[in-house]
Amino acid sequence: MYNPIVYLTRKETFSACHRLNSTYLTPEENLEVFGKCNHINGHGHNYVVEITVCGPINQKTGMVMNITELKQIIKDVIFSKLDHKNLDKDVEFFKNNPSTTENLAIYIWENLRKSMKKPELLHEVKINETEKNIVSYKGPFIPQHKRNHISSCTNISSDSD
Ligand SMILES: Nc1nc2c(c(=O)[nH]1)N=C([C@H](O)[C@H](O)COP(=O)(O)OP(=O)(O)OP(=O)(O)O)CN2
Ligand SMILES: [Zn+2]
Repeated sequence: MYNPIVYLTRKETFSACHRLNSTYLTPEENLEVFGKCNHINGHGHNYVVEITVCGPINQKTGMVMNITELKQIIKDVIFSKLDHKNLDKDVEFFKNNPSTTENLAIYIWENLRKSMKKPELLHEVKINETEKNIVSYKGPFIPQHKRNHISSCTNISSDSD
């Protein structure tokens, strides 16, 4: 039966400060790699995050996922943990992982999945760190044979798993 796959995106903005610094590098190496972004007192961003879920439409509700539920999860994962925070000092994950936008996307992805009733619906976390620097993450690589052949959503694995 015809059951369309639909992508739904929620866009939010939060503010945080950080300093790019790796515990695996010496101070000299950190300065060389991260340059001005390694400045001891850090700097801030207004991060724009786009969360995309993807899946079939529930025929009774007409929704892939209720936006009200998605908003609550984003509030718990992003706003309460990251907004107006110092990423390096306030978020455990960044104590040993440099607070690059790549790592931020992975952090948000993993924590959204933990909070979702149907984590397989999460399709993409896209972050604009600045207007020019954009990172997107679609989860770990899933081999072709483990993907759902009916769906084009990369993270919905097949029933035969
Ligand atoms: N691979 C990555 N490289 C860099 C990241 C990152 O997250 N991943 N982040 C930074 C800095 O945090 C930084 O704040 C970016 O600043 P900047 O390069 O100044 O930002 P713009 O590109 O928007 O500014 P322009 O000066 O106009 O180029 C650095 N690298
Ligand atoms: Zn920065």
